[in-house]
Amino acid sequence: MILDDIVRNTALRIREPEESGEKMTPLSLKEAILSVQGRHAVIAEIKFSSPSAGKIRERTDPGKIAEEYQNGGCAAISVLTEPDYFGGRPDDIAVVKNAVSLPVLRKDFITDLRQIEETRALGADAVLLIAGLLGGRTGEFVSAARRAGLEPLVEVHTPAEAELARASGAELIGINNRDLRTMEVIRGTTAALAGPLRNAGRIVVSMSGIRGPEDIRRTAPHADAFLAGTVLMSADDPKMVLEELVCA
Ligand SMILES: O=C(O)c1ccccc1NCC(=O)[C@H](O)[C@H](O)COP(=O)(O)O
Repeated sequence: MILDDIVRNTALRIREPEESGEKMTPLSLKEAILSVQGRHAVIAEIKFSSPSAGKIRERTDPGKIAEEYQNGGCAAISVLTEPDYFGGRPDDIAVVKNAVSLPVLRKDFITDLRQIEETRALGADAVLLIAGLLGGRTGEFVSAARRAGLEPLVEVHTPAEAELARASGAELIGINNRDLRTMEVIRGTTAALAGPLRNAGRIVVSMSGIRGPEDIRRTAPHADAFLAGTVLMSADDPKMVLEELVCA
């Protein structure tokens, strides 16, 4: 019956998109994190410079970096689009989206609701919202992101910010080990803040300061995923370093 043929062909197309020349629709960021089995879920970040590290890497095609990350087994890609301190460009989102079939998180310093619509228009799947910047408006921005079809990842660094994030309704909460005001990295921040968030059913992403597999192993009891940037962007072989983190 023709319907059986259509269903069979569709199943083949979905299972082997490369052969059919079609790209798989990526999982959501939450699904991508939760679907990782037997290894660590790592969000691999593209940033060419930063206030704490200075210039990290010559600006090159972010699509090529994203391909290396995808080949290294990351769960998703984070893209810094801020130009002045991180060497990013908003258009990097589309370049990365065209290069890989992974969820793409837009990282920038969102304080105006128009940036939510901009993030959607750029083609991102998820958007970083920093509780330390948004304060009592965090919940408003979480709702706006969802209305725009974006997954909010709310970043925190203190107990008060963790409570803001929990109350905002965000399912994904990033615990930044870096104090964004002082640049100090305290790797125990994730362990210190994760408990109440995970008890509340939130998915915790440990961010910043990951230098190698040992940092992953030490934090793994407290986090569902990890976000790493400098250790990958400064490596001669980012794919190899990423594989070490994923398999830590
Ligand atoms: O990375 C910085 O120096 C920085 C300074 C001020 C605000 C934000 C900053 N970084 C954004 C991030 O959260 C990190 O890029 C991300 O967590 C990855 O951190 P790392 O692996 O230590 O590069």
